[in-house]
Amino acid sequence: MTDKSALRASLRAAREARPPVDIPVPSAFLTRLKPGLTVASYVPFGGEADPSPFARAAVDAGCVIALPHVVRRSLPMRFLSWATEAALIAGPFGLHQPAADAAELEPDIILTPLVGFDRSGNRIGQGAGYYDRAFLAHPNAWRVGVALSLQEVDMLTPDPWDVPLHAIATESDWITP
Ligand SMILES: Nc1nc2c(c(=O)[nH]1)N(C=O)[C@@H](CNc1ccc(C(=O)N[C@@H](CCC(=O)O)C(=O)O)cc1)CN2
Ligand SMILES: Nc1ncnc2c1ncn2[C@@H]1O[C@H](COP(=O)(O)OP(=O)(O)OP(=O)(O)O)[C@@H](O)[C@H]1O
Repeated sequence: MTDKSALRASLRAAREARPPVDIPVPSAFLTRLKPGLTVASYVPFGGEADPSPFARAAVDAGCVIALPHVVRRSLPMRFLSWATEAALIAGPFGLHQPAADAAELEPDIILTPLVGFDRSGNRIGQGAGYYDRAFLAHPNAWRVGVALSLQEVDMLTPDPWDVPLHAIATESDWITP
C-alpha cells in the first residue's frame, strides 16, 4: 500500500512535469466504434493524457459520450450523458462534471485516466477505487487506458480488487495485453 502511494506520487509528479502531448487514435480503436455505442471519456486534470481525440472520433462515428460523475467516495461513480459543448459543473477535487441530473448511461467503452500502468494491463489511478468499482459494475465494457508513455512501469502487483485494462493507448504505442 505504501509502495503504491509512493509510486503514485512520483508518477503524478512526472506526468505534471511533462508538456502536453497528443495521443494518436489507433485504427484498432476506430474499428470498435459503432453508431449508438456509449463511450465514457473524462476531462483531464493534473497532466493526465487528453482523451479528446478519442471522444471526437467516437462522436464522428455516431457514439454517445458519457463523463464520470462522483459525489463522495462511499458512493459509486456514475457515467452521465454529455452532449459536446454542454456546460460542466464544478465537482469535488476540482473536477468538471455533467450536472447530477444528466441521464445515467451504461458505457460500452471506458476511456480510463491512468496514473501508472504496466504491459499486462495493470493500472493505478487516483487511489479512491472509483474505476475499479466501475469496472465491476460494467463488466462488459471495453476498458481502454489513455496515458503518456512515461507512466509505464515495469510491473505492478495487482491488489485482489484490481481489474486489468484491455488496451492502453500512449503517444507512441497501442498496447493490448
Ligand atoms: N480526469 C479525471 N476525472 C475523474 C477521475 C480521474 O482520475 N481523472 N476519477 C478517478 O477516480 C474520478 C475522480 N476521482 C478522484 C479521486 C481522488 C482524487 C484525489 O484524491 N485528489 C486529491 C489528492 C491528489 C494528490 O494526492 O495529489 C486531492 O485533490 O486532494 C481526485 C479525483 C472521476 N473523474
Ligand atoms: N470493488 C471494490 N469494492 C469496494 N472497494 C473497492 C473496490 N475496488 C477498490 N476498492 C477500494 O478502493 C481503494 C483504492 O484502490 P486502489 O489503490 O487500487 O486505487 P486505484 O486503482 O488507484 O483507484 P481507481 O480505481 O479509482 O483508479 C482500496 O482501498 C480498495 O479497498
